Formats: sequence, structure tokens, C-alpha cells
Amino acid sequence: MTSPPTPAAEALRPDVLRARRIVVKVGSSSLTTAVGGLDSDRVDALVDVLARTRATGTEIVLVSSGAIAAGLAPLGLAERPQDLAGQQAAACVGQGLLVARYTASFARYGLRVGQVLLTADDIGRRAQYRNAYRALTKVLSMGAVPIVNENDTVATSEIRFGDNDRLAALVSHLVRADLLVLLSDIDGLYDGDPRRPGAQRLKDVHGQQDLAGVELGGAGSSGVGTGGMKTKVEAARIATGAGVPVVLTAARHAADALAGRETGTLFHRTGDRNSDHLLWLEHASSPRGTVQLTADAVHALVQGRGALPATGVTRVAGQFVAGDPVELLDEEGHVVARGLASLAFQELSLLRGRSGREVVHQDDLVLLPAAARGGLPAQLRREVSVRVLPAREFAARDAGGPGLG
Ligand SMILES: Nc1ncnc2c1ncn2[C@@H]1O[C@H](COP(=O)(O)OP(=O)(O)O)[C@@H](O)[C@H]1O
Ligand SMILES: N[C@@H](CCC(=O)OP(=O)(O)O)C(=O)O
Repeated sequence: MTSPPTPAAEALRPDVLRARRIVVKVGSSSLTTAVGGLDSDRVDALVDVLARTRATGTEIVLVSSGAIAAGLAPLGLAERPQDLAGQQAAACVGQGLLVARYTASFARYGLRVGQVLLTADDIGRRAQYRNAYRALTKVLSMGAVPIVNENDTVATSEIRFGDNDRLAALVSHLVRADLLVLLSDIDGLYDGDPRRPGAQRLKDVHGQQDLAGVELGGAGSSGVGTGGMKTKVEAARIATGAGVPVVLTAARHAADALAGRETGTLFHRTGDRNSDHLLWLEHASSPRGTVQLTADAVHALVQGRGALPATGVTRVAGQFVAGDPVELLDEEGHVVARGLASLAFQELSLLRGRSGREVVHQDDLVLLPAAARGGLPAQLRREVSVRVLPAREFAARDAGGPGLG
């Protein structure tokens, strides 16, 4: 008689098991409903999982949506306001309720929480970015759980991240997380509308090539979610490009996801942590001006031929000082790169077209993905998409604090 086959040991995800610092983002649709507001049971269920993970010594940064949705019912609103002021008012009421609920819920495990409200401006400048890094890591080192949200009550359209998926990706980069977990009302990325019969869940995404043909739709039917799958996939692109793998799954599978079980979709890392400061420049910095270049200068830039001299500049706009991020434009006005200006606006305006002075150092420059630059000749676009620029430490300039990378 033969004995029954032993079930194979379940393969756990090494990226998750190794993670000592995890950013977990939870969407409004997993915590609230448009009619009922905040759902305490769902908050408690999430906190149970996070507290258990925290008890193993893994640090958790929670990026929680839900402020606007939590404020709807208490203000007698039946749906999310369309206007900015209405959203600000709802968030103003809802954020307090949200954090009060988290505070009570984490307290059941003897854990303290700290509220961190950010606008894009808070991390768009390098000094603020480093300040946010210091504050968050200090909270973590003191054993508390930072709960991050966009500062919706004061955020205007100009300084808005717009969605918390992107915010979570930037925070995972900011705190140098080992893993980003995106929790939603859907258990992963599907190749098309998940309500469509036959839609298939992708278990692994190794890069943009795996997303060919995948249809990314807007928010689901919860009535409180906002970005849908587009913002989650974009967040995964930012995080994985910075060396942070991403698990996307449903909030009800959070325990499995954090235990490393094969739930949802795993976006594998595509980039390297060493390029952190360039990632800040590309994704988090707020450009203070634009510098338009000749075709020859763009060509040299793309090929990485040394410094960018002022002779290659045709136009300058904005108000920037040396060290500020600026956008570099081609002749048609398409953005080809971001860099840190070596010269102030006034100086560059005088020197443009006639001086060999350096405008942006080659190591302070990041070429933007080909998709953002329809205007470049096809051959150049190919060169740009495969080229990785060398990273230079900012240690000298930022003496006294952690660098960005
Ligand atoms: N390709 C896709 N795969 C999975 N979900 C998708 C896809 N396209 C659109 N969606 C929708 O995205 C929704 C999740 O986004 P959203 O409503 O913004 O939630 P959250 O509040 O968690 O951010 C899902 O409910 C789903 O209906
Ligand atoms: N900052 C907003 C959430 C914005 C957002 O991205 O929402 P979601 O799509 O539910 O993650 C809030 O707290 O209501």
C-alpha cells in the first residue's frame, strides 16, 4: 500500500519574509462606506493584523485613506463632494475620527500611533524631504506607528499628491522601506475589469512588459475609492523602481500578505536603491522652473556627454536658485529631464546661449521615461529608456544629515 503524497510546503515570498520595515497603504473602500462612514470593525480587523506584525519586530508605517469618506456621514453628506472646499471640510471632520479610531484600536495592543499629514510641498524640497525622513524614523524608533495621510484640509490642487497610492510609494521610498503593501477592496491586479467573467489575476509583475494588454480601470463601485487601478500600478512602478517590492491585495487578505503567502499580485523590484536621490528628483521634487535646450544640447544630454553648458540653453523660466530642481525641455517644449540647477535663474538668464558655465551637473540629472517625451526622435527615445545615469552622493552638499540616497 502506498502512502498518500505529502502536500508540498507552501512557498512563501522571500521579499516579504525579509522585510523589517513595511509601508502598508489602505484605501477608503476598505475602511468606510459612503452611507455609514467609518466602519470600526474593519479598522479593528486591519489593526489586529498590523499589531501582530509589529509584535514580530517589523516596523510598520500605515498610509491610511478614508478621511474624506469618514467625514461624509457625520456631516450629513450622501456622497463625496465634487468641489475642493467640500472635500477639505469632509476631511477636516473625518481625519480626526479616523485617527481617534486608530488610536483606540492600536491601544488594545499597547501601541501608540502618531498622525503625519503631508502635502506634496512637504517633500518636494530636499530639506523638507530629509526633515520628514528624520521625523518618521524617530517615531518608528520610539516604537509608535506613524499613520500618514495627505493633508487634505489645506492641500490645494497645486500642492496635492492627488491619491494615496502615489503618496504611499513616495513614503516607502522616503523611509527606505523593504516592502510596500497596497490594500484595497480587490484581491490584486486583473488583466481587465475584475467584474468581467474570465478576468484573470496577475500573480507576478516583473516590469512594464508584463502589463502589456492589461486594462486599468478607475475606482470600483464602493463610491469612496478614488484612483482605481491606474494609480496603484503607477505607485507600484515608482516603488519597484526604487527597489521596493509591492504586494497588492484585498484588505481582508492582509494577514496572508504580511505572512508572505501568495495572495494578490507581487510587483517585483525593477530598480536599485542606490539611485534614491535620482528617484526623489524624478518623482517627489517640485520643479521651480524650466530650462529649454537646443537640439544638440538635448542630444548630448541623452548620450551623457559631460556637463550641460549654458551655450545649449535657449530659454529660462521660473524663479529658482542654485540647487533647486528644474525641468529641462527640448525645442518643442517636451520635458526630457529633471535636474538640480547649478546656477540661479537670473544668472542663467544672462549667460544662456553664450557661456560654457555648467547649467546642471550630469550626476544631478534624471532623464524622464520615454513615454513622457513624445517629441524626441525614436532613436533618442530608445537610448534614453535603457540608460542609467551614475549616482553621486549628496553628502558634501547635505553635510549634517542623511542624504536622499
Ligand atoms: N485591472 C484591474 N484590476 C483590478 N481592479 C481594477 C482593475 N481596473 C479597475 N479596477 C478597480 O479598482 C478598484 C480599486 O480602486 P479604488 O476604488 O480606488 O480603491 P481604494 O479605495 O482601495 O484605493 C477595484 O474595486 C476595481 O473595481
Ligand atoms: N486623502 C484622501 C484619500 C485619497 C485616496 O487616494 O483615496 P483611496 O483611493 O481610497 O486610497 C482621504 O483620506 O480621504
